[in-house]
Amino acid sequence: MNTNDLIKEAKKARERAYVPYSKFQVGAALLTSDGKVYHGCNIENAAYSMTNCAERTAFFKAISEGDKTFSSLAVVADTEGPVSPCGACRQVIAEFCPEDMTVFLTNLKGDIQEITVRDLLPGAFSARDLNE
Ligand SMILES: O=c1ccn([C@H]2C[C@H](O)[C@@H](CO)O2)c(=O)[nH]1
Ligand SMILES: [Zn+2]
Repeated sequence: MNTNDLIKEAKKARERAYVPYSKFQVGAALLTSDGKVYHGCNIENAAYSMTNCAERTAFFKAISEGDKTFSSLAVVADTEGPVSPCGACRQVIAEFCPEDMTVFLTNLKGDIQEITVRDLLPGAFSARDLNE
């Protein structure tokens, strides 16, 4: 699947956002190494802190279905510039993706920022930091 198609899938996912509180819809499309796409949207809650971001929704769906090898990720929101994933999502992306994997940060205007997982969260805490 090419980048434009993956971004289209992220836009489809965004339409399913459950955002009665922020009204800020976010969509994610996570491509596996064998070509499957997991969609994610943000899902809010009246207890605000229970909210799950679009990116983490996509990862948790994939991991829970047994997929754990990823080749790219696209994220989209109606932002001025390319959407900026929150810190929690950057940490989850760092956990499951190769450091040199590309993430496409986009918006509805068609801006596309290509960034590596490494550059999304420099100095990420990782399994290597655990003293085992
Ligand atoms: O990268 C991001 C940033 C924010 N949100 C969601 C969380 C919340 O529902 C809304 C406003 O923060 O946007 C995401 O899904 N992904
Ligand atoms: Zn997030």
